[in-house]
Amino acid sequence: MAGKVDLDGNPIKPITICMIGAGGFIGSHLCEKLMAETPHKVLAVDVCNDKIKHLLEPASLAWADRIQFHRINIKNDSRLEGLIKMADLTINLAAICTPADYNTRPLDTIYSNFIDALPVVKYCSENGKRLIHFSTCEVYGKTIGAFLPKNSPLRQDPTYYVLMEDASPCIFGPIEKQRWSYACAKQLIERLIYAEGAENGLEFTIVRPFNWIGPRMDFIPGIDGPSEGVPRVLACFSNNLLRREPLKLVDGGESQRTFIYIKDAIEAVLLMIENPARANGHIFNVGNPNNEVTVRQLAEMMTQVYSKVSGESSIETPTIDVSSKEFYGEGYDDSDKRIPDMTIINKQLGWNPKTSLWDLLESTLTYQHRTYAEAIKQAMSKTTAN
Ligand SMILES: NC(=O)c1ccc[n+]([C@@H]2O[C@H](COP(=O)([O-])OP(=O)(O)OC[C@H]3O[C@@H](n4cnc5c(N)ncnc54)[C@H](O)[C@@H]3O)[C@@H](O)[C@H]2O)c1
Ligand SMILES: O=c1ccn([C@@H]2O[C@H](COP(=O)(O)OP(=O)(O)O[C@H]3OC[C@@H](O)[C@H](O)[C@H]3O)[C@@H](O)[C@H]2O)c(=O)[nH]1
Repeated sequence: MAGKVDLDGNPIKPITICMIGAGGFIGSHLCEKLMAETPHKVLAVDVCNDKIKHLLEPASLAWADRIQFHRINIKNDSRLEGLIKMADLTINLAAICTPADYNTRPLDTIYSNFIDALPVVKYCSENGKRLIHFSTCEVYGKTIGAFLPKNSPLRQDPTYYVLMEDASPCIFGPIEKQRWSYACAKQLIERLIYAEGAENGLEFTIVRPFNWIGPRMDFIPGIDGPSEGVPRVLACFSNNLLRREPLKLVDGGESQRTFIYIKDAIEAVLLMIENPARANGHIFNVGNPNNEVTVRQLAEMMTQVYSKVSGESSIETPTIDVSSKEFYGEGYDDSDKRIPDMTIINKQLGWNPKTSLWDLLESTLTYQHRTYAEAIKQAMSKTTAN
């Protein structure tokens, strides 16, 4: 660790980071990286710490004096400003960010992604502290290409679908499609942060993650989360595979996504943390444009990979189609395609993703099998006995 330099050859000084939402999927991987590979201190803020317990206990851990957990709900806790003042940098990850909530709990979604983030921006701005704020690729909404006729050759032209931070428009559906409550709240907080930078000199970086996936993402319904809960697609499909039931393809699984391995993405965040001069004032897409699949192809690949890592053959009907209304309820809508343009992050931070979709699914599904297969077996045998 000693003598580590930034991208411009300057020594990296140890800093204190106030990480809000540190107990979540991304937060847990970022804390792990910061503890194992850097000298920085983390004030970890969250309402729960299950996913970072292994970093907090026992007290004999090598980094024990560099991480502190603060159980705080940022909606209503006056300790937040003090923690932001103690830190050099604040990273805000806290959010409701599962699509099943956007149309069924739109008020909670808007409050979480806009109103609750406001004091964080304000405290950073007033106290002259740097902010890295987590937004989303959903701010792009739908592609321009989605509005072209189905057989238009222009649909194959990247101008109509590649998503660029400084050029692409944000295209959402009508208000009654409440799916867009999340994207719209994220867009407005981005605009507010950008304006704080322009008018009051706030030093900020905005991150737009494109479907980061890996171990510890969300929960497996009925095991470490509510039985009726609907997590994001990786956990939904993992749950189906573990229970040997068909994977559900919403509206035929035609939507396209690019998936990136969480460990590749965390490398990009660390570069932002340690290279403020290159990261401040920028909005960064963080994704893997080479890992594009339709949701149907994702389901097929996960089925194949799971068979390999579990040693179990796949079931006779591996997928079934369901309507979005049946799966998510009224007001759902979808992004058609998400390819990140990588020019800005490449130029500023020299970062590129490395891991192929097959490889990242292999390590992630190995983790899912090891972590959950036994618990699912027990839960299922209990249900059959009753
Ligand atoms: N994972 C992805 O691919 C992805 C994609 C786009 C955007 N993002 C954004 O990245 C951020 C982190 O996402 P994640 O995947 O780690 O989600 P996550 O749900 O695993 O983590 C969010 C964490 O924030 C905490 N939190 C929420 N509200 C809080 C509050 N009021 N007070 C304190 N803690 C609170 C939650 O308890 C949770 O631990 C979010 O802002 C999300 O919108 C993630
Ligand atoms: O069981 C399932 C779950 C999901 N899906 C589909 O799979 C696709 C991906 O779904 P995800 O749950 O991962 O969520 P999305 O990619 O739509 O949005 C995510 O993107 C970026 C972040 O801001 C959020 O974490 C989330 O909004 C969608 O088209 C969805 O309809 C299924 O077909 N079956």
